[in-house]
Amino acid sequence: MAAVETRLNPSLDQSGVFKSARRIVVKVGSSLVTNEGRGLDEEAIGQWSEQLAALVQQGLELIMVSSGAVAEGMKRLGWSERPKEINELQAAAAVGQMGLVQMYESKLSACGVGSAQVLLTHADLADRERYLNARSTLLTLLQLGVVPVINENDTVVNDEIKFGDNDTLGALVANLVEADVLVILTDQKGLYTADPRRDPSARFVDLARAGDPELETMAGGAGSGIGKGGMITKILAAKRAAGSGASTVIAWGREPQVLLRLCAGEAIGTCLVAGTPKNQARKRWMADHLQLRGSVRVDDGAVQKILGEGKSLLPIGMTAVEGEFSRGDVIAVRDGAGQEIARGLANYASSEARLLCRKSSNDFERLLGYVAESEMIHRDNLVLSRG
Ligand SMILES: Nc1ncnc2c1ncn2[C@@H]1O[C@H](COP(=O)(O)OP(=O)(O)O)[C@@H](O)[C@H]1O
Ligand SMILES: N[C@@H](CCC(=O)OP(=O)(O)O)C(=O)O
Repeated sequence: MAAVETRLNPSLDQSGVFKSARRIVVKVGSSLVTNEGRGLDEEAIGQWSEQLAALVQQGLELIMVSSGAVAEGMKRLGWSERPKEINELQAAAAVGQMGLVQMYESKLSACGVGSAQVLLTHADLADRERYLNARSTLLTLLQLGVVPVINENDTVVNDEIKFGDNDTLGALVANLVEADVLVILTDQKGLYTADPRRDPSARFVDLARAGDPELETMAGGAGSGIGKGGMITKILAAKRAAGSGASTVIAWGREPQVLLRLCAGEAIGTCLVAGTPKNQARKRWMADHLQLRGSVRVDDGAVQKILGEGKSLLPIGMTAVEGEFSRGDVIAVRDGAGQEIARGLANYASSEARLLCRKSSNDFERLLGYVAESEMIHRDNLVLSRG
């Protein structure tokens, strides 16, 4: 089988995945979090929290994407069967989410690490402005050493616009913050060549390339009746995460010290390696998927900062603004001769950018009435057009 044989490919190596990983998204599924629907698994949440805290204290940035709100809400409401009505599912999620975040908060704070609840919808990530807002909130939390605990905002979404499963949400969060690795903790040791609940002869796959189409033929739906996605959504999540250069590891959530051991480079679970490195993935995304909405002209000092020193573009270096664009649009950065030197995501709309040309960040509040960011384009969102 190709997926197993890929281990023979010397370019695939699980130890390399965590070697330089700094920003990690961990996703845990409903069946693990709620002990197959029996109620929040305090011990397991405590153990993951201890590991998250230890990793934050080592200087890594960790984001938890946790399911379990519906399952916990059902338990709290005394419902033994998952309701079919969306409004009842939403009510259960709202009830369960309280217990879920309360438990993460108390476990993480007992380890000396802060936590924050972030609830996201598909619409939040599809809208450029909300996408940037979610991104900058999450990055700020990470800078503060706080662990964001994310779930879907089930109250405000219906079936058509739901992520539906948190594997997809985990991958989109990995894309959003450009994580190095997505770790998906589940109730199996990883991916098998077929659903091990149904096929006892299924073989374990330890290493493959994310996006290999053969993986999709191996993965089935959820086996527990508690989780929603099953293995197929994990395989598709790995493919999506690889789009921004993140590799994915699917591992058993009850494996002792699973997060610490993974981060120490131990080969646990199924590792799905991203084919494209992070910075190249971002470059390709900007080049392929987005239409230029406008541009800003910059002075020689700004050209030197951007090209020579790898810095962000600050409004003080901008001399003119061309075209009409909104916050979150991709714009070009041009030197005095009109040559494109870079492109990136604008933090300010064109009308605001015109007011900010040649201004220092001290003036932004007076000019705009608020301050979003001190950069026009942050260096993380900036791709050089040459080289
Ligand atoms: N090829 C496969 N390898 C491993 N598990 C699989 C496979 N195909 C389907 N599954 C099922 O996927 C389940 C995990 O998905 P799910 O129940 O959604 O968990 P979670 O709540 O962790 O997201 C497993 O328990 C297993 O029965
Ligand atoms: N937002 C939902 C998660 C959806 C879901 O079941 O996801 P998963 O268990 O990860 O397949 C909840 O918290 O119940």
